[in-house]
Amino acid sequence: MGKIAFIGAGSMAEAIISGLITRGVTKPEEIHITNRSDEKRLAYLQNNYGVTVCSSIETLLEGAEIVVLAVKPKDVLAAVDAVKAHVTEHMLLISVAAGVQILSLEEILTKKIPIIRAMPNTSAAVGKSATALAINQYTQQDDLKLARQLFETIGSVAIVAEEQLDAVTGLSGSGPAYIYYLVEAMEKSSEKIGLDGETAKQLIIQTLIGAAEMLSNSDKTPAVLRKEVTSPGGTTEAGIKVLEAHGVQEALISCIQEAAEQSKRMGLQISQELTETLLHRNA
Ligand SMILES: NC(=O)C1=CN([C@@H]2O[C@H](COP(=O)(O)OP(=O)(O)OC[C@H]3O[C@@H](n4cnc5c(N)ncnc54)[C@H](O)[C@@H]3O)[C@@H](O)[C@H]2O)C=CC1
Ligand SMILES: O=C(O)[C@@H]1CCC=N1
Repeated sequence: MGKIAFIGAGSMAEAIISGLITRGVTKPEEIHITNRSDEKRLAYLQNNYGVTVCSSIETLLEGAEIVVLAVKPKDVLAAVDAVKAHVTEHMLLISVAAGVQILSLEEILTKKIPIIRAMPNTSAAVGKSATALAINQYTQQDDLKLARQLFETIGSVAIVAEEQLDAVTGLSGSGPAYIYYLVEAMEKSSEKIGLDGETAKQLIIQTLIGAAEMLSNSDKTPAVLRKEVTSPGGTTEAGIKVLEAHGVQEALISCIQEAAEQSKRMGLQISQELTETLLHRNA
């Protein structure tokens, strides 16, 4: 893989970089990166991963095959505005910004270039991201192949219609956080039931890995797998009754729906802000 330029150097950029370098897909120095102003953060990434830190947009983008936009949605307009003069049709722009529509990116860029919206998750750092990709009208098969290759080195890839990306964001983009939330609860409970932290941590992690592998390797549904753990009149049944009394499954469904809605709201807000900014510029 050729030169990859990252605009934004936060959690998601680091997770992707870490995954790419661990898997040896690209030489660390081929990864070029910049952020808004945090030099300490850039120095940390340079020291830990050997990536090339760029202080000028020209150096960042010159000869880049892929440009990854990894800034917060609210910063997309400023970030793309700052680089657009140096973006060419030979580059593939991949945006991981939640909610930000391809149309918004096209309107800021005013160039007919391939754009792929990606929704990975932070498990990219260990090569286990669940990523969904949506393409724009200028994306060729080779561009999609390149993006697929990039994200397959850090996990699995699904190709979806752009409209589905809000749902993907609520489900798997934010998904790791729901699992970590569950683990926080398991850790808190282990104190209450008298297990030491280290032992509990080991048991919890192995339980999660085992359950994930069962889901992945078995033909059984989650409901059947759950039933197999639940002996009549036993411990699991007693525990699940408490979850049901608290409406935990409904709460999780609402949580994912709300996250997907938030992705939609963020996208709409950015597209409205963009329309206003462009109207002002052209006035
Ligand atoms: N953190 C996550 O789990 C996931 C995040 N995303 C998306 O990835 C994007 C980045 O998220 P995080 O890495 O969590 O955010 P973050 O806040 O950790 O990092 C954002 C980075 O962008 C930089 N930045 C801001 N304005 C800039 C500009 N004008 N030019 C250059 N750099 C600029 C900041 O300095 C910072 O390095 C967001 O749009 C988010 O929706 C997508 C999937 C998962
Ligand atoms: O919380 C967020 O907005 C980002 C998008 C998906 C995961 N983190």
